[in-house]
Amino acid sequence: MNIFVKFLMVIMVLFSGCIDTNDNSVLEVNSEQFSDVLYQVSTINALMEGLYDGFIPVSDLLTHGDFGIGTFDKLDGEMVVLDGICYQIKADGVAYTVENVTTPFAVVTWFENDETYYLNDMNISEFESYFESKFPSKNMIYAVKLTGNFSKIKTRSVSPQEKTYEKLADVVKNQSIFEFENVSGTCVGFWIPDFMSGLNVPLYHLHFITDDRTAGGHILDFEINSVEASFDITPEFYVILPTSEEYYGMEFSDNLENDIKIVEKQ
Ligand SMILES: CC(=O)[C@@H](C)O
Repeated sequence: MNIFVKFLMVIMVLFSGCIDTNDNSVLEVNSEQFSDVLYQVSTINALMEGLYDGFIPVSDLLTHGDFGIGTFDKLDGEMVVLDGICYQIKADGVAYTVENVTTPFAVVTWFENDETYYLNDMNISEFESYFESKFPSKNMIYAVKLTGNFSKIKTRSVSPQEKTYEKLADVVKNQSIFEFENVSGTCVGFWIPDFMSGLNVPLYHLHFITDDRTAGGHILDFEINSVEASFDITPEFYVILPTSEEYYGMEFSDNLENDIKIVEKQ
């Protein structure tokens, strides 16, 4: 083997030795930093207008996250996804585990604690402003989880609707209300920046399920006794829009932002 070839081989060995092709620390940091995707089915404005026909199976939804909220085909109850299990809290107030149903609107992610706070003796308004003050930015999406004991929680659920569907602001006028006292469980949901209004519910949108996974609903009010509150910074957003004729032809109303406030807190 001539001297030149040997020289090239030595150079190649030396050069390859200083690049650790297994060094994927940069990729790890990037993938770790941006592994959080908010996966969303449809939009809140479409739901507000009465687009209640499910089109994504819950079994598919659960491949995109282990944590989240939503509703079900025909608006049949409130959804909580926690630890990879989907619960349907129906208008009878009972939580059922489900997979072989579809959803018209849902929001899930793989929940990873970024920051955790231990909170005592707070009402919902005090919690909302305190927790917002801990967010690194108001321009970001956060998954929000509260686990612990609540002196009071007020939730709602809704009954399955028949066509011609009423708008959500009208449906909730007949919602079922559930009042819990001294209850332990988990609040599951999100904090969405204002500029995403229309796509999703701006600011907080939280659902609840009891520790024994038998009851819960869409949170209207609560008083914290003692909880562990965590948020997950979620910088990526993926939405799958309906392809139905109803959605294609939908003309969205102008006053939906006000209606969303009514629906979320009524
Ligand atoms: C998706 C929701 O939270 C409504 C149905 O309460």
